[in-house]
Amino acid sequence: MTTEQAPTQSTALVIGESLIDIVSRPEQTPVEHPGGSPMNVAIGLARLGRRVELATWYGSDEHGRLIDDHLAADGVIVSEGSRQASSTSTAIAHVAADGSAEYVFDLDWSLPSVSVPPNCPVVHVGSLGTSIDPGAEVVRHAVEDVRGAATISYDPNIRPDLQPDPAAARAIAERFVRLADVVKASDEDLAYIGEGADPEEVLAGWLDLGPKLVVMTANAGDVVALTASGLGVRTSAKKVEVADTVGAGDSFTAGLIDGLWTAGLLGADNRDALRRIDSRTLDAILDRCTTIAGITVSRAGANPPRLDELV
Ligand SMILES: Nc1ncnc2c1ncn2[C@@H]1O[C@H](COP(=O)(O)OP(=O)(O)O)[C@@H](O)[C@H]1O
Ligand SMILES: O=C(O)C[C@@H](O)[C@H](O)C(=O)COP(=O)(O)O
Repeated sequence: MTTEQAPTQSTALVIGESLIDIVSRPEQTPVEHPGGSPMNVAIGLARLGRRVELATWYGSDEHGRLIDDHLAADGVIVSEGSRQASSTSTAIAHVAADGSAEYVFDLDWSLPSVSVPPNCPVVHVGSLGTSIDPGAEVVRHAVEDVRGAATISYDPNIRPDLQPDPAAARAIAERFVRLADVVKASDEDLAYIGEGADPEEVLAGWLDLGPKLVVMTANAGDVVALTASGLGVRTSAKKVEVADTVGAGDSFTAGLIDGLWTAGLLGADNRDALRRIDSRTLDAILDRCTTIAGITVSRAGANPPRLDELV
C-alpha cells in the first residue's frame, strides 16, 4: 500500500517588523492601524491569493492583539517565536495635507531566529527589519542561508530619522542588495543614500552588485525598472485621488512578487530566466503593480486590494 502525500503548497516568507502605525493628521484625533513595511507586504501578498508566512517580532499586549487580528483576517501565518517582544513597536505617522507621511518610531527589533517554510520560492526582507540590530543581523544570516533555494526580494525603505548617516545607510542597504535578486526602492531612498547623485544612476549601479531586476518608484511619477540583461522599462503611476500614501510602496512590492510568481520567475533555479525577463512580461507586471498601489493610495492607511478588486 502506498501513502500519497499532498505536495506542500508554495509559501512566500516575509521577514521584518510588524508595528502599530499611529496616524496623526492636522487637527484630528490620531488613529491606530497595524503596519510595518514587511508586514504590509505579507498582507498584500495574502490578499493577492498567496500563502504567506511572516517572521516578525511583537508583544502579546493590546497592540500585539491588533496585529494578530489583522494578520489572521488575511490568513497570514505567523512564524513561531514571533510574539515574544516585551512590547509591540509603534510608528507615529504624521500625515501632511498632501497625503505624504513622516514617521517617528518606538522600536524593538530582536527576533531570535528564522526558519524557512518548505517549498518557499521567495523571501522578502527590508525596511527597519534589515537596518536595526540585533534583528537585522539575524535577517542577513537567514537570507545568506536561503538564497541557494529562493529568490530574495529587498526594499530598503530607509527612514532617515533612524539612519541619520546616509553613507552608513547606503552601506547597510548595499549588503542586502548584494544578496538580493529583486530590489524595489523609492526615489527618496535612492536620493538619500546617493547624497546628490541622480537616483536613477544609483539604481543602475545596483545592477553591478548582483540583482537581476531593480525597480524605482516615485509617488505619482514614473516607475523605472532595469534588468541585468540590459532591459529598461518605464511605466506611469495611475491617476487617482490620494487619501494617503501609507503602504503604497509595500503594496507595489507585493504586486511585483506576485507578478513574477505568476510568470514562473521565482526560485533560485529561475534566476537566469528572471535576468532575461522580456519587456512585455515586465511591462504587464509593472502596470498591475501601479494599479495595486493606486488603489492603496486611494484609501486611508496601508489597505492593499484583494484579487477581486483587480478584475
Ligand atoms: N500620489 C500618487 N498617485 C498615484 N499613485 C501613487 C501616488 N503615490 C504613490 N503611488 C503609487 O505607489 C507606488 C509607490 O510609491 P512610492 O511613494 O514611491 O513608494 P514608497 O511608499 O515606498 O515611498 C508608485 O509607483 C505609484 O504607483
Ligand atoms: O515600517 C515602517 O517603516 C513604517 C510602517 O509602519 C508603514 O506602514 C510603512 O512603512 C509604509 O511603507 P510605505 O509602503 O513605504 O509607505
